[in-house]
Amino acid sequence: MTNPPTALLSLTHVRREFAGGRVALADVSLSVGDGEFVSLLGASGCGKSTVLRLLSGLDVPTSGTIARNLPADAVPGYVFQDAALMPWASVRRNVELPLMLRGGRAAAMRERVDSALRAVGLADSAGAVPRELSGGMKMRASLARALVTSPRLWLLDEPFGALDEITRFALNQTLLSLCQPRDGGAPATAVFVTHSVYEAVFLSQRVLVMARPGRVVDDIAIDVPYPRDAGFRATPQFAALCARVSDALQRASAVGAPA
Ligand SMILES: Nc1ncnc2c1ncn2[C@@H]1O[C@H](COP(=O)(O)OP(=O)(O)OP(=O)(O)O)[C@@H](O)[C@H]1O
Repeated sequence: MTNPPTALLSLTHVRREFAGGRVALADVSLSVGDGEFVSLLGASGCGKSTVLRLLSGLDVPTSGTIARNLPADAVPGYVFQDAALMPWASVRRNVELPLMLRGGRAAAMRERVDSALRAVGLADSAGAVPRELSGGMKMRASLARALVTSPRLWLLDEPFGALDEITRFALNQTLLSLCQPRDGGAPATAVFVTHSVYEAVFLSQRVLVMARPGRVVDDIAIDVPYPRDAGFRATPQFAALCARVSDALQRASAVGAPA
């Protein structure tokens, strides 16, 4: 048996209550190991996005503790369902933005943007503006904008939820390759929110199933080595894991569901 990876992030008995007493997270404890790919799966309103915001440092818990084993200035690569590109700016300018904000050198910036665009398959669209791109291409640009800072931690909130299945499969594959070790370094860590059982199983090493009000009710290991490709989706092992996760999701969704 292999040792669990060192925890990069952890939440211990975290509660997040909003004004008016709305409980987004009742009691969440979880940890994400360095280099792990973990998905959060659960019915709408069970607190998945709230967990991501807490992990990013954009929000603070009402009670409980959060530990981040990251340098204080480490910025996560945050990717949302809405690609949130600047509509007037080219793909290149959009992807360059995080580097501009950090005051990078022009030549070095160009190199990093070119490399990020190549990694997501958008090298030929650098001069296009967002209205000229398909939904999948916009999401590729959004991934490149996060990738350009070489994030050690990716926080992804249903990034592919609005895409058709073929595009989603292609982007799943791209995302896995982006998280793989670069230049002999360590793999990136990813926390991925999704409503799709198939996507969670395909991408993750662990699927955390959440129930309302905000808590983790299952922690399912997807013990299949990377790299994974389309062939994995066609295996009996994939089907069995999807059935297991789907069953856990159904049980979790039945708890705390509105009458
Ligand atoms: N800023 C806020 N103020 C008040 N309530 C909030 C706020 N943010 C989230 N909530 C509530 O907290 C609960 C959890 O929300 P959250 O967005 O984390 O759920 P989710 O699992 O990501 O949902 P979905 O799958 O629909 O995106 C919901 O009931 C939501 O209405």
